[in-house]
Amino acid sequence: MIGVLGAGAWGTALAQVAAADGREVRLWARELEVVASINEAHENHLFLPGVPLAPSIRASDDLAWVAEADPLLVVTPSQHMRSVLSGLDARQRQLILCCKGIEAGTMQLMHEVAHETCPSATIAVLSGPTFAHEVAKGLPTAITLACADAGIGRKLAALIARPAFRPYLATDVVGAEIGGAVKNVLAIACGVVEGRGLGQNARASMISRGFAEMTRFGLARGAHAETLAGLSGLGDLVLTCSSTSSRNFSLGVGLGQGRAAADLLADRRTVAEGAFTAPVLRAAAAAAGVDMPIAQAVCALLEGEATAEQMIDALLARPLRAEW
Ligand SMILES: NC(=O)c1ccc[n+]([C@@H]2O[C@H](COP(=O)([O-])OP(=O)(O)OC[C@H]3O[C@@H](n4cnc5c(N)ncnc54)[C@H](O)[C@@H]3O)[C@@H](O)[C@H]2O)c1
Ligand SMILES: O=P(O)(O)OC[C@H](O)CO
Repeated sequence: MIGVLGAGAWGTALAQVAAADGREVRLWARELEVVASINEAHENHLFLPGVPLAPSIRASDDLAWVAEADPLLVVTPSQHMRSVLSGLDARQRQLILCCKGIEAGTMQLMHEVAHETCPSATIAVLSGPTFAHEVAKGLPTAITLACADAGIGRKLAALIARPAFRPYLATDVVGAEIGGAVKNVLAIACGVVEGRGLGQNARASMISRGFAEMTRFGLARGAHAETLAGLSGLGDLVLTCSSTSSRNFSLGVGLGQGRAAADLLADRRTVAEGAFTAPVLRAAAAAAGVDMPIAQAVCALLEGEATAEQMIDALLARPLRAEW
């Protein structure tokens, strides 16, 4: 039996993947309306409308009941993962972390937060170019499954692999997490390019120079270059920087059109992780002595320290330098 903690779009899509072979899946939802919607209508009206869900997915707001399952896919927003995992009992279990971010305050990656809250758990990370609505419809998707213990990684990959859902193995947990967290911030920058109508050349440049930043930061934190160039890094960067299906890219489009971050973020029920990661990333990059001008510029824009026009002008005015 597989458990899923978090019934947003991605948790629901992953529950659907896990249930594709008729397996029982327990899904923890925070909202009672989501529990009712999934159990009664076999649909998540709030976070993944229009996708019929397998009847073997059963939802509950009872964390302990869902946590009887093993492994547990952890699919909360990054900033709430600690509080949700803190509610688990101390038994030994396998956690597959699926959220993409860095914790504010501690500057910890998700596996570091999970190690603190669930010291006896085995930890893996699942991350890659995966829009939830496509995965839920069964469209072909490849993803990185990273686990420091390659043997456990292989077993988990076999458990969640489906004909159209293909995990690739890695042991570099840090690299898989940094790719997923940093790409969200860079997607906001690409959205700004779109929102200001700056063209495809500018967007491709933003992706390439953003990837250089992701690589510099990742290497400084111990990630492997190959992981950053893989599905969870470059792959997800390209996806998220190219489509209004991305919440982060769409947030950037709004910012590029001159709207204020506070207005764009107010009252939204879905999560644009890049808005929370940007300030932590700026601080973490400074602490690691890594130059991340695009991430810094996104942060300045979100915090109202610069307009979108000033952000782009400042990036274009940087001194000429070697590409690598
Ligand atoms: N949506 C995608 O396509 C996708 C794909 C891959 C990874 N992710 C990642 O998955 C994670 C979850 O995103 P999502 O898209 O499933 O969510 P979502 O935006 O669809 O829904 C928001 C989620 O946040 C939860 N939430 C709100 N306040 C909370 C709190 N105080 N404590 C715990 N949970 C709270 C809600 O219950 C809901 O599950 C994020 O880190 C995201 O980056 C999303
Ligand atoms: O909608 P976004 O920007 O959170 O992106 C969703 C996924 O992370 C894409 O892989």
